[in-house]
Amino acid sequence: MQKGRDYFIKAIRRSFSSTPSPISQMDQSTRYRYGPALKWNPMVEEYFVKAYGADRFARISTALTCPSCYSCIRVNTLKSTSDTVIEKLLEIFKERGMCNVAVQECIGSAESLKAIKCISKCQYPGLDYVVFIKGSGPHAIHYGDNEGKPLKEVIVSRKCAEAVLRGAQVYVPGVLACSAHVERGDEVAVSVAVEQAGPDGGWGIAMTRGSVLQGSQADPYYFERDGFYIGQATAMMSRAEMFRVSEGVAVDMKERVFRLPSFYDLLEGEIFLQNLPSIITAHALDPQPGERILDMCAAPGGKTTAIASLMKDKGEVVAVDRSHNKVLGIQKLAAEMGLSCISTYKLDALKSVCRGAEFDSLPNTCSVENVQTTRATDVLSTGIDGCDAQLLSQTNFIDLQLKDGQYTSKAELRKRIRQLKNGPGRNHTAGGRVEKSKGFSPNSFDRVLLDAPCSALGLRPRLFAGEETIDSLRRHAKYQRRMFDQAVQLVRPGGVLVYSTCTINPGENESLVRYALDTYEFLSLASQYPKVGGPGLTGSCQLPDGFVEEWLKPGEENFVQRFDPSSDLDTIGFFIAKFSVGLKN
Ligand SMILES: C[S@@+](CC[C@H](N)C(=O)[O-])C[C@H]1O[C@@H](n2cnc3c(N)ncnc32)[C@H](O)[C@@H]1O
Repeated sequence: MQKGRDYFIKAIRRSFSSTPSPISQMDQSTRYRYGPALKWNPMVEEYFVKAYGADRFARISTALTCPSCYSCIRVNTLKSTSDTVIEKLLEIFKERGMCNVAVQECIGSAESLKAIKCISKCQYPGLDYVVFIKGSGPHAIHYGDNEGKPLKEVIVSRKCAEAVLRGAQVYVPGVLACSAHVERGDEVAVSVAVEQAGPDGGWGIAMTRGSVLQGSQADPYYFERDGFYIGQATAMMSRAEMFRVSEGVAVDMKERVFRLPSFYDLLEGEIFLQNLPSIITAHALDPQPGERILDMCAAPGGKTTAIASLMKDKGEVVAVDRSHNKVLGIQKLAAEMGLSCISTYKLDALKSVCRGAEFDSLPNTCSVENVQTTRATDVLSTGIDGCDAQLLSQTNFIDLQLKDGQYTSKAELRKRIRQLKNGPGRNHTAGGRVEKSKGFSPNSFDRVLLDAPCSALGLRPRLFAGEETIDSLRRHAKYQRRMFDQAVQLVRPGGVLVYSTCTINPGENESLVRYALDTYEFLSLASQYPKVGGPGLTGSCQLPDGFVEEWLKPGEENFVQRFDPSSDLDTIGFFIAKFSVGLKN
């Protein structure tokens, strides 16, 4: 494994060491810029170019590399109101001196109207629990010239950079490389290492964590980082510390290419940072207090908690996910938001339907009837379960017996140990109980949300897209159909099924709707999606005329597009379809 990696690193180095240096003459201001070009798998690129046309796809591709120019938060209406949240946010931004945020410019302003423009409630009726915080960018950053010497630099991982572009800080695990002699308080230019094509045709980061940067062309990713500078920061620790400690802010972003506020640790439980289309999805499901709702692929629980809030925490929201840890995450989020109508289960959504005899013969069947539910509010009092510190010193993990008498696999154990090591951060849970479900009776839900696993190609910012292949896109589409087959059986006649997916790929969204219409009968269908009109993976997927009905006022433009002022594109890239289920055969 290590040998293969070394070969990979050497091959990449070799391929660049002989490259003449076009950048050596380059002016510093053009060297440290943001203007990334998204890398695609060539066949996927060709497919999208056919679907959208070359120009339009180029614009989509560029727009994907930028965050939207606002942050969107959902106010937990059980705990607060939009007005209170707006007031509190203005106060916090002022206190924390978040002067690199567009909002800060407004706070100092005598015109309160200007501030209102920067933090505002969604004006659409029924969505006033959504608050927008305006950001800005892209900004040109002056990195300084360090008196003729090379600038000190830090390279971060792509995932880290994508979060930073949306307002996050750079935490220790995100740092990949750093200049020599960086001390706390030093100014550093922050750039991103994105995956590169390796000699075997795969993609990878050919860089060892902890690499020393010299500020020369021999630095790892010197050429590849051109156009990938995301801002200037102050080091919060020395270089040595960055690679020694396991947590903390490594560098504090002072000047960002995109200025959006960080919501880390802010008004926890009172607000939830969530993309607008996700909020709209819960809104489209239109859950009513007292109903029984299923959220089929629920983690991390953003839509689950939105649904529970819309129901005023009355009724039952059943949230399932196939990942144990992710289910714990949903419980934690629900508890944080004070929602008690959410029950969580670990379940493979492809096995969601449990029928009569089969159902009765299963001793541990989890259903509404006989499940020992794990209510979200229980989890706050649950400690680390089935795993104690002794496990960390074990070297032979095979068939290791846990305290609770269950055996665990090596992989599961490693996962738990990793969890212990990383600590219970916002995205980590401290362990807890998760009930397994064996499925649910047909027709047993008033509404079902299928937020299907997808390519996520609609999500931005995105700095790399090369991992998707035509085959992987096809697999998503097939997988989604199988899930839809399950979902549709669980909705009671007269109930509602909402399917949502975050993609620009018509082969995932339009073709699913085509499949659904060809296979099942529905009373009506409302959809909110970008009409691309191109060939899907399974052929053209235009919906029949008259069948698509917007649930907004007829003729109104695409909802998501309307709330995406940073872009003139209608295709980045969320799709929602709402099916009213009729009487079943
Ligand atoms: C698009 S995310 C869902 C996001 C979530 N609905 C929200 O709004 O917070 C897809 C989720 O589906 C889960 N998933 C993937 N395949 C699954 C399966 N076969 N059964 C259950 N969950 C699955 C993944 O673990 C992932 O958490």
